[in-house]
Amino acid sequence: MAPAVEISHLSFTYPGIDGRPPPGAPPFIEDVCFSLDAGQRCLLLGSNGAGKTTILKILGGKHMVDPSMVRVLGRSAFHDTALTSSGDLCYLGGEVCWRFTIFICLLLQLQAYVMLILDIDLSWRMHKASDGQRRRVQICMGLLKPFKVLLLDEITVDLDVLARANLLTYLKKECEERGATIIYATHIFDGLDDWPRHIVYIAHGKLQLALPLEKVKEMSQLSLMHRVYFTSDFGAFGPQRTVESWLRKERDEDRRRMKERKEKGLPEFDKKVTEGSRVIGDPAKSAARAVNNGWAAGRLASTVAGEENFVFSSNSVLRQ
Ligand SMILES: Nc1ncnc2c1ncn2[C@@H]1O[C@H](COP(=O)(O)OP(=O)(O)OP(=O)(O)O)[C@@H](O)[C@H]1O
Repeated sequence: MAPAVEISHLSFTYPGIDGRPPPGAPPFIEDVCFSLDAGQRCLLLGSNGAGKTTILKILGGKHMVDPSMVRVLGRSAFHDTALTSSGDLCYLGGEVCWRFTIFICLLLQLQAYVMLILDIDLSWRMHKASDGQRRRVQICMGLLKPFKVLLLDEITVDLDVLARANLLTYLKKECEERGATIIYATHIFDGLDDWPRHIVYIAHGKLQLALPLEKVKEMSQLSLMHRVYFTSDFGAFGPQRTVESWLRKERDEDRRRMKERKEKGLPEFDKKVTEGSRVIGDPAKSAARAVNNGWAAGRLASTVAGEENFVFSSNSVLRQ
């Protein structure tokens, strides 16, 4: 049986204002490969700006890429619009479009079970609902149809502890009982010790690790014994400290690189433009990708590669 989610040598460049990748821009997402079988619960981890949202949006069919690079339920997420319209594939993330969600929710009054889990009160009024209440309604909306693949992009930030715990339990059950597949990008590790079965870690748009949780635990323990890099066991002390150590190592390497560049008299940050060629590796596919590389949602920064500029990742963290 085909995997529920299959990413194969995924490369992606955000397009410039003309809708095409800027000339010479190296891909931001580069050669990412991993796959997940039906029923998997996967945590997608990485620091701010690592590329988690970009990957989830590509998987959710929001950015166009070559169909061979991303398959969801054996189909192209972008080109096969029936995937999302049927509810089989659902991406939940970003800002809450809550006027719409509350309206629809009240209109449909469906999925009483999900509404119960999220404690949604139909007497809530949109001009009075809190951020967390709006978020609950947004999540409920996303779960109205029985999804097969669910992509969650840090949507539990506004939820209180109980709502989050209930939601995680519900999602786990959906995977176990219905064979749904979930990828969950988050920076919050409370209650996640036993939740994921698979871990994917991204840094600077590149895949660092894609392994079953058990393997990550083994690696952590091994490294702990050899006092190398991981500082704790993913299982015994929870994922937070393990992930913290990965991110710390990543940050230290970035700082070291910056220092080296400074010592050599180079600018601290890499210029992203390489002269001449037009984007991505494989020449056979590069023409298709150059045209086929999606659209950029409105951002507060120029998308022209190499511009010294402030850019925001999806969680609006200021970086240069
Ligand atoms: N529409 C866009 N146009 C150009 N560049 C973008 C666009 N969206 C994101 N980026 C770039 O891609 C990088 C990765 O962003 P992304 O939102 O995927 O990161 P993330 O891992 O989800 O971060 P966070 O944890 O902060 O949500 C950002 O640093 C930003 O530079």
